[in-house]
Amino acid sequence: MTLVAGVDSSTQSCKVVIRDAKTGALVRQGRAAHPDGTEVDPEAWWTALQEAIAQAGGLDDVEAMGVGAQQHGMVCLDESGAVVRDALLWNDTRSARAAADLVEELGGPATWAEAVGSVPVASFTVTKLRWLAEHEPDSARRTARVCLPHDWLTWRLGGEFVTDRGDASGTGYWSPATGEYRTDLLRLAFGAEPGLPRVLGPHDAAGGHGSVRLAPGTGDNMAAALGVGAEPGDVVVSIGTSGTAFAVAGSPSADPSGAVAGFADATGRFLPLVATLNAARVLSATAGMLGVDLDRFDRLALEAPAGSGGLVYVPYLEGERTPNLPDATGSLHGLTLKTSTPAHLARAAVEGLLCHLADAFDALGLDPARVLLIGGGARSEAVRRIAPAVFGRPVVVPEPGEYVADGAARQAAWLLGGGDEPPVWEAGGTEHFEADATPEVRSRYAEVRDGR
Ligand SMILES: Nc1ncnc2c1ncn2[C@@H]1O[C@H](COP(=O)(O)OP(=O)(O)O)[C@@H](O)[C@H]1O
Ligand SMILES: O=C(CO)[C@@H](O)[C@H](O)COP(=O)(O)O
Repeated sequence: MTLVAGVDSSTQSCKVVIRDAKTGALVRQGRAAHPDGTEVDPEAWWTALQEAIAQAGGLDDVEAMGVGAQQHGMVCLDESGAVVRDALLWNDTRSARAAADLVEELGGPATWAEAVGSVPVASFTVTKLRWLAEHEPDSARRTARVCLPHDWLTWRLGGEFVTDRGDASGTGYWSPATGEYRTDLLRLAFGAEPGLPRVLGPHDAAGGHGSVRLAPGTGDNMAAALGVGAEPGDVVVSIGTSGTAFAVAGSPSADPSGAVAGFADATGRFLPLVATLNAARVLSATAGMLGVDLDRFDRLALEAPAGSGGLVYVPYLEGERTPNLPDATGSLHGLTLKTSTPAHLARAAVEGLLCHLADAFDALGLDPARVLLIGGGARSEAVRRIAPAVFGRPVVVPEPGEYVADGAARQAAWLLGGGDEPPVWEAGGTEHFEADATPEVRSRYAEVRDGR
């Protein structure tokens, strides 16, 4: 059996899967936690990767590996390759002012969307570089090269300074439409042009780690699309640390409203995507407030009536990115003696999160044949059962798994097998959830969200 490994170096943890390159069957897996926070020493990702690989039984019998990782994070390296400062992650909002300035300086949102497919908000690397130039000029001066989390891990593993189309499309200085860097935008933001990783094609080799051949890797959402086998006609809603709604597309997109990021995918196509800062942690934070575990939280949420008796939870706990409200906070509206129960609060949190994700889904402007629900939050029974009511359409939940790591493993199998398309792997089981639509839950949420 030929084995391939896939990595998901995400916000909260690192996961490694080892799969049969031919069938995709899972052979073994491991995971390790990442530190909390929105700035992280990349060395912590390296340590977690080693731990997750060891837990997955090592790489001695593995032929190829791909690395998927959280998008956008700014990793600055000096002349010697040492990290200049902690990486600023996608969910760090300190560069919100820089984002607004850059949008104005280039001539407005439509100009950015036209240039790089997306209108930069604080998540995008280009805005973090502007922040660095303005606030930490010494670090900026020492920055000889800049890359993303998956690029950095691939470089540490194999020594090649490379990236892929998918992750490059989240920088704000690479155009999915032309497949070229926009170093003029890098210079606009940073006042200099640090070295950038070479952009590989979807199944190009990225060097090797000992005898393990390295695939190009990609951003976690692009890897998830590959891992779950998303096809045109599907919308994937992922409830991880971030919430995302995305679709595979045959042509690049450019949304001047900024809601839809016009990313590239990991197969040579495109991945229009709406991302939120708040997702699965809304559930764990509320469970924490209630002093219950996630299972008990689910049961509580399912005890309360649809609409939570009028209690509305706007889940902007970390500020928000879509809508672009970096300084927003969460709120609860509609507390009465009747709604002041753990069950009402739990249900309101689930409904608030799902309304928020339904807004993201709507922004894509698609009427898909299938809506696939993935990510850690999709393990919640309450989320699975309430999602079709709030979305107003059935949802398909693939069996719980590590779809980002799976996509990275499938990319590694593609590297070994070659060809124009990734290998076809046996699909796992799915569960289908249907429910009567509850449009009144969305309209009440919209009233509170908009302060009406
Ligand atoms: N049964 C569950 N109910 C609610 N949330 C869950 C459940 N299982 C896992 N999670 C949450 O999912 C998140 C991790 O999801 P994951 O997709 O792995 O995120 P990431 O890729 O961003 O690290 C954590 O916040 C965790 O609390
Ligand atoms: O910023 C985005 C997408 O644009 C996020 O989706 C990050 O890629 C983080 O992903 P998770 O750690 O939540 O999986």
